[in-house]
Amino acid sequence: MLEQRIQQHFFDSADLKYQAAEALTGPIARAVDVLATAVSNGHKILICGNGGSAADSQHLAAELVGRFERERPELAAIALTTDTSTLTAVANDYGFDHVFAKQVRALGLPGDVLVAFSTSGNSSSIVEAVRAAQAREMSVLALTGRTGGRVAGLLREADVHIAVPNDRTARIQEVHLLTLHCLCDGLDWVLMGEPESLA
Ligand SMILES: O=C(CO)[C@@H](O)[C@H](O)[C@H](O)[C@H](O)COP(=O)(O)O
Ligand SMILES: [Zn+2]
Repeated sequence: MLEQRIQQHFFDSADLKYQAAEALTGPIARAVDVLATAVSNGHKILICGNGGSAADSQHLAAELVGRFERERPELAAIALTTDTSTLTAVANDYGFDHVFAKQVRALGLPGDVLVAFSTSGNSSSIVEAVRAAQAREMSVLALTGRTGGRVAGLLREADVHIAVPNDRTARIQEVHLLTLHCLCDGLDWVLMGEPESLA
């Protein structure tokens, strides 16, 4: 029955969020620390992902450049998913695997952060972006699912892996959305302190 399927989505999503709270609190707190250190030292945040994760990349950039829930100074964040001229030129001339990596090499500087969303961890465009960021001496925050796939194998000590413990792309993306809001809230808290209404 359709109604049952719909309810099951809500229950499965809610169950996973409870499980993920346990597994992801530590890595998300580390990711906030990496982001706060970078922006406090004048560095910027580059963000990439494919499909639904491209939307997540833009969502995060919007809340860092604009605002999340509180007023604060603008933070330097760029989604690498939005410039169709660059994306089509690079995909056409070099292949889709390079669409983010070339932008990372063009814009990334040591101390900047790459936030990479990939539910499988196996998308070549994301793997190449992570390699490019590491070659630029940037930190990498990888938001994946499952085991983290090929991306997990590339991460170093200073990088952060937020791996949602589930196999289903949609469920993983739902936790990625919650995670990006935790990152925004955590950054606001670290940079600005307790909100007045809660102080
Ligand atoms: O949003 C969805 C599925 O919910 C799709 O658009 C999905 O993002 C695309 O299939 C992506 O290409 C998947 O890539 P990845 O997460 O494995 O890196
Ligand atoms: Zn989707």
